[in-house]
Amino acid sequence: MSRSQLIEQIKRKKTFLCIGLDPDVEKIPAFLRDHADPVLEFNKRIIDATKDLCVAYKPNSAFYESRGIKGLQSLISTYNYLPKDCLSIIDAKRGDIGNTSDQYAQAFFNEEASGMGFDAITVTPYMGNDSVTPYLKYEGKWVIILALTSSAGSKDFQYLPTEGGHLYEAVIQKANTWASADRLMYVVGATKREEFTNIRKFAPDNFLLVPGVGAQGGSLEDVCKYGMTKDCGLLVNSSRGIIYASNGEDFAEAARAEALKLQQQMQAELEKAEVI
Ligand SMILES: O=c1ccn([C@@H]2O[C@H](COP(=O)(O)O)[C@@H](O)[C@H]2O)c(=O)[nH]1
Repeated sequence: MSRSQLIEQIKRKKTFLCIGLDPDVEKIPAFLRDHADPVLEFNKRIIDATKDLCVAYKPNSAFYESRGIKGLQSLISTYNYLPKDCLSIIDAKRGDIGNTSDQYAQAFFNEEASGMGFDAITVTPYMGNDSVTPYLKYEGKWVIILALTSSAGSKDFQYLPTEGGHLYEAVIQKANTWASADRLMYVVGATKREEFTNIRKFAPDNFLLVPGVGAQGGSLEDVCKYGMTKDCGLLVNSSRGIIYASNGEDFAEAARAEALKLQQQMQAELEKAEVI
């Protein structure tokens, strides 16, 4: 999905919600456990209940890889079930030397080879240019670079002082030389609200993937106040706050209700900023 198509979907659906598909088998409702693939069944019902309220889905690969071959099958089947009008993001946070990154890129972008052709992947910038460019060889695919994460541990490295700033700012400045805002997004945690104005100085046009609202306590209002652009420029993710809204038979309706609350707040923010 291109940048203009993404913006079109945001305006059409009046939302910039990304739903995180992080299915922990210990937490999914017990009544689904008789299905051949309970995780897939869980994801399908969440997707069916929310697809008009979001513009992106983000399976986190850890929740699938942890289950070995069965998890990989759930991930491929979930990928195949994702609606075509939503951006598909694999949250894999990969980063390695060039020839290894080539293999990761093939795993998540080359549908013919692996069964998965996600639109976007999260990548760690720590190993630099040659670890990121293999993903950019895939025309039309997005690379989402970890810039300032929502985690408390972001202080350990991301705020280290550099000449004239902090490491996370240097990451954005350097990565901007690798690709344009049509191909590059940055992860910025919703818990870092005081940094959004500053980040917009370095990344005025890039979409920001923003995890950390809901379960991690970040404020959607603040993210919009300091981070929204004329094209919206935000994909705000919620995972546990939506998918585990209930663990009963009504889990999909409860997920829809939580997603609807966020969509309505997002619509108000889009109107306030005159994006729509
Ligand atoms: O800085 C980051 C980067 C990625 N994540 C991921 O986003 C979701 C958040 O889940 P919630 O349940 O809404 O807290 C999850 O997949 C994380 O691995 C992040 O939280 N922070």
